Amino acid sequence: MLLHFTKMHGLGNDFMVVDMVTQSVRLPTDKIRRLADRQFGVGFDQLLIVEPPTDPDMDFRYRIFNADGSEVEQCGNGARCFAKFVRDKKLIGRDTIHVQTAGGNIELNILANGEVSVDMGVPRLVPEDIPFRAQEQRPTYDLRIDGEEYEVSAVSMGNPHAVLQVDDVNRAPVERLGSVIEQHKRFPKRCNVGFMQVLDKAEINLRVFERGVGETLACGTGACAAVVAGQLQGLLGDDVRVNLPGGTLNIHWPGEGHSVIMTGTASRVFEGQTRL
Ligand SMILES: N[C@@H](CCC[C@H](N)C(=O)O)C(=O)O
Repeated sequence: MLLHFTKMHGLGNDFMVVDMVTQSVRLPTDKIRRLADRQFGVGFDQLLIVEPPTDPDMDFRYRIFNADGSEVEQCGNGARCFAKFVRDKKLIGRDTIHVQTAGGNIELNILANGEVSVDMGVPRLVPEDIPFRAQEQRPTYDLRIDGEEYEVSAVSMGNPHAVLQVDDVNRAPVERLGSVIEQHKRFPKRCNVGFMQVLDKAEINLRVFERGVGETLACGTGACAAVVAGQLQGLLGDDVRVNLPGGTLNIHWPGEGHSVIMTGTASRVFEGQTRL
């Protein structure tokens, strides 16, 4: 059968978006992996599925699969693309969209300039909610790797993140350390790993090694997690520009107990169809 899809990206974090409101297909893990392959398939960091909601208060259900086929709880860049997708496909007529995800409900707002602002919900900082193995909640934790201690923050934006501060993102060991921390036993569901360089209270540079993918050009939840981690350490203010390899996101967080608001672009690349 033919599967219709849209290729999209948020700052170079790229997606295959599939409308499962108007078509119905089964996509088992091995098929997702094959579609994700950049040589033999369509190629993407994440597959995004648009489904009817199971919660009557929500407009859609948004499901997310990493390139390795694992289903995950949240995707920030994907959420902005999701908003543009359902609007462009006329699956909804409103600019404010309520979406159910495995990581919690989120609100998407399409702005007059075409950018999308997402209420990503309240970050979870209690270790067992992340999940992260620790006795008590702290702004940073010492993580032991190959006999060395690394200071990391642990934050859930629906999905788990570790954030490390570095002097220069261009020289950070993103691949080497990212792949080890992603699998660290203190993160029982694995994690995304952010390397954050603080420029001043309102601007950071960030690279993210994503769980189930590897380093991507941008990670929306990673940007939110980095700002939360930086603010909890007193390094950042409420509004922060986050420069990622693929572009810039604006993150607003008024502090503990409040939602994180992420604003940025969403781009359509092409429409496609593939035989399954
Ligand atoms: N690219 C994303 C995050 C996608 C999920 C992540 N790899 C995970 O496993 O949690 C974003 O923009 O947030």
